[in-house]
Amino acid sequence: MGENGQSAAPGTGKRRLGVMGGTFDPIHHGHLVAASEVAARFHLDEVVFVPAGQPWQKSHKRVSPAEDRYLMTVIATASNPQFSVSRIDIDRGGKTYTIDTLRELAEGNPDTDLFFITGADALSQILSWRNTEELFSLAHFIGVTRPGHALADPGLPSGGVSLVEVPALAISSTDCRARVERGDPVWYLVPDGVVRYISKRALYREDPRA
Ligand SMILES: Nc1ncnc2c1ncn2[C@@H]1O[C@H](COP(=O)(O)OP(=O)(O)OP(=O)(O)O)[C@@H](O)[C@H]1O
Ligand SMILES: O=C(O)c1ccc[n+]([C@@H]2O[C@H](COP(=O)([O-])O)[C@@H](O)[C@H]2O)c1
Repeated sequence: MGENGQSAAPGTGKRRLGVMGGTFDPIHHGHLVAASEVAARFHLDEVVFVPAGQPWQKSHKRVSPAEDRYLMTVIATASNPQFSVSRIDIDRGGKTYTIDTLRELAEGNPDTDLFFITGADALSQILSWRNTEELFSLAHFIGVTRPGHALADPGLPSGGVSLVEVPALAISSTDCRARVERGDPVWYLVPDGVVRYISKRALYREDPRA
């Protein structure tokens, strides 16, 4: 692996699996573009999206049911043969720690290099995550640019992180939820099927009957 974490010769050696963890409440095009760009740049064979079960650092916020977030992630990724979705963080139960995600993925995927994809905001918090020492030994971390956030190595072990510029999409799940609540459109911020799912399930409405 080169100093960027990119392989010198794609198609040789171990399988390369990208891991895109998130709350995905809802999944939006910022997530999808980041995963697609990293997949291309790092010659990944696949990117697995892993919706968090209980995002413990968001416990002060209202988070939609895991099944809704999981189904929106499936809908959003279904058309891309390189993308898949894993239920592991949801089915494990309890608070979600990436150390558990990566241990489980490493165990279930022998002969595979793992690449964990995070936005600049999440990367800046990474030293507050559980068990960081082992975390960085299980995967190569890829921090991607995100409008409004500075992208920097927060102090990972040498060679543990690559910083990558991706097309800038100033989209956040927080803004998508606020838009739905106000009655503003989320078309083209999230995939069409996700717009329809939000409407069908009356997600993000103050009063679901309104
Ligand atoms: N527009 C974006 N561009 C690049 N990366 C992003 C973008 N939006 C989210 N990410 C990254 O995707 C991962 C999952 O994000 P998450 O599901 O928390 O979405 P979010 O938009 O940050 O949600 P919220 O607004 O509710 O905090 C995180 O690593 C985050 O930094
Ligand atoms: O492992 C941890 O302690 C930890 C703390 C906060 C966030 N994470 C993971 O980081 C990813 C993005 O989280 P979030 O909260 O920004 O959606 C998601 O996969 C989370 O499970 C992980």
